[in-house]
Amino acid sequence: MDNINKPGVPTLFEWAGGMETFVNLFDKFYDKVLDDDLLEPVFKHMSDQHRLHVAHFVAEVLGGPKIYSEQEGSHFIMISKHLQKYLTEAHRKRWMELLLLTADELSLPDDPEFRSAFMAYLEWGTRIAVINSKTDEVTEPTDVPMPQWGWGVVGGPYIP
Ligand code: HEM
Repeated sequence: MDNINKPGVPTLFEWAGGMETFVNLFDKFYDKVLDDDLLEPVFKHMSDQHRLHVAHFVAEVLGGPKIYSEQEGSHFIMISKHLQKYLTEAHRKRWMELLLLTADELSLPDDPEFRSAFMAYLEWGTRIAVINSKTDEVTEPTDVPMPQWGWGVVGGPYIP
């Protein structure tokens, strides 16, 4: 985390609005997922805690508190949840489309810097999920660290 987040610069988590934003985002997002013909069959067996776990996972990656990795799972467990789900590019694209639609509906920050960093993580994470879904074992060690995402090439928050 420290090698990604610079002192005095808000994390992506903070810039987005903190935990309430992520809990709300994934709550509304999974409502849409369950209403979607393509994604509903993929997610119909998810637990009631699924949306909260994903919110905590993404929040932690973006610089938020370590709730997912310390209380709910680990990166290894997250990867293992995707094994043998045989996700397609069509599933991934719809997942992205619905998540970005929800982000707009909830008025997440839409400045170029935030959205570029947020999109970069989502593109990476969803593509990794699709790759992992086509295998039946996790090749990473059980203590593989959580991914960490910062502002990246754009280098900092939007300053008007
Ligand atoms: C950044 C991208 C993603 C992240 C951070 C993520 C995160 C997670 C996490 C944390 C879990 C475990 C939830 C729990 O503990 O209940 C999970 C499970 C799962 N994810 Fe993802 N995921 C991502 C992308 C995707 C995509 C693109 C799909 C499919 C279109 C997908 C399908 C699933 C499925 C099917 C499960 C298991 C659901 C069940 O328990 O029945 N994920 N994901």
